[in-house]
Amino acid sequence: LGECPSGSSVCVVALLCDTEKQIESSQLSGLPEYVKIVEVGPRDGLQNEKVIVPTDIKIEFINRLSQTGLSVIEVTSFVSSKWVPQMADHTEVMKGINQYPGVRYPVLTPNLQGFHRAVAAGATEISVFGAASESFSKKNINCSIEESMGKFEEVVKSARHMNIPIRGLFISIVLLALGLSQQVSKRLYGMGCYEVSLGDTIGVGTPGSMKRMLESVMKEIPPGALAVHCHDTYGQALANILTALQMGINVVDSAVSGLGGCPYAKGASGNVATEDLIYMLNGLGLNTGVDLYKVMEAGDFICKAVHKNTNSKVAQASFSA
Ligand SMILES: CC(C)(COP(=O)([O-])OP(=O)([O-])OC[C@H]1O[C@@H](n2cnc3c(N)ncnc32)[C@H](O)[C@@H]1OP(=O)([O-])[O-])[C@@H](O)C(=O)NCCC(=O)NCCSC(=O)C[C@@](C)(O)CC(=O)[O-]
Repeated sequence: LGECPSGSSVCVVALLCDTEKQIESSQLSGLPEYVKIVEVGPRDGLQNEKVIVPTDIKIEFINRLSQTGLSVIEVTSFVSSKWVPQMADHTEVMKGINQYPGVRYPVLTPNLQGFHRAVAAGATEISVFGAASESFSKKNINCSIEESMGKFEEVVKSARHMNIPIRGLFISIVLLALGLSQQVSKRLYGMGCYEVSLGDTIGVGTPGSMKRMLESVMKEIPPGALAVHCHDTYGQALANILTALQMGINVVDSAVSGLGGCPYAKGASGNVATEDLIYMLNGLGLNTGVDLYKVMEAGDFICKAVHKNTNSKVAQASFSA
């Protein structure tokens, strides 16, 4: 609780953060100079919205994001429309966006059917997504972990044959199942995913559990091939990301306005907001190449379109200043 009645401190804080970035970064050790942000708002962000977002709004949203300096934008998922109706327009979205030079547009493909549809729609990068819990795997993609690995192997084989890069998304329900997390991530990396994004899907992790999971996974996968994907259910996402950065990871997934959640993970709230992530990274003097204000504008656009308030603290503070 608590609020400054004058409200004027917001811009001052923003300015201080900018000018003192070098000082702050020198106070924390082990941080990378550059952090790549993978924007997952159009896919992870919108898949959980109750009202179906019109296709033209999605396309406009992605086109706006493409002009912010982001280099990777997860566009949609080629999954069953019966399971995730919000992504039923995957082909129209993929075909409708402007693909800007220097920006990559991965899409989720759980099986060969999804992969072939994605390629036909013009996708040039794909992601497979594996879970570290048998019950969640069944709920999410209707098969066991072992069966899912078989399907991913088929997808990866076809993708590699066509020189299509594959990202592996790892869905964790708690950051505590260390053995399974290590095994599933290792298999995704081993089958040819160039990067494995480690998800704290329901956002229960803390810097302590994040550190333990990363120590375990890094026994099998180098930090340069890992990313983190933190939901903010318990308000720990930025702290968890900072922990990961200090352990040598420099790729972070986030969603503009803190949109998101997995339809099959009960209680999961939104992702860490891209605006809040950029604000922290700017304050640390780390380069992202992304324009915070343009991202806030894209966030404002999609929040108005889906009639909801932003979850980004930075956008809330900036727009109310
Ligand atoms: C995987 C399936 C398709 C299996 O679903 P299934 O029912 O087991 O599939 P099936 O092979 O038995 O086929 C049944 C029907 O689905 C169709 N079908 C089969 N495959 C496809 C496809 N690729 N695209 C479109 N349609 C498909 C197929 O054609 C058939 O159609 P019908 O004959 O009944 O008309 C289903 O379970 C599904 O779509 N699940 C949705 C999973 C999903 O999108 N989850 C959310 C993303 S994961 C996430 O958000 C977490 C993450 C990654 O962000 C990490 C984090 O947050 O931490």
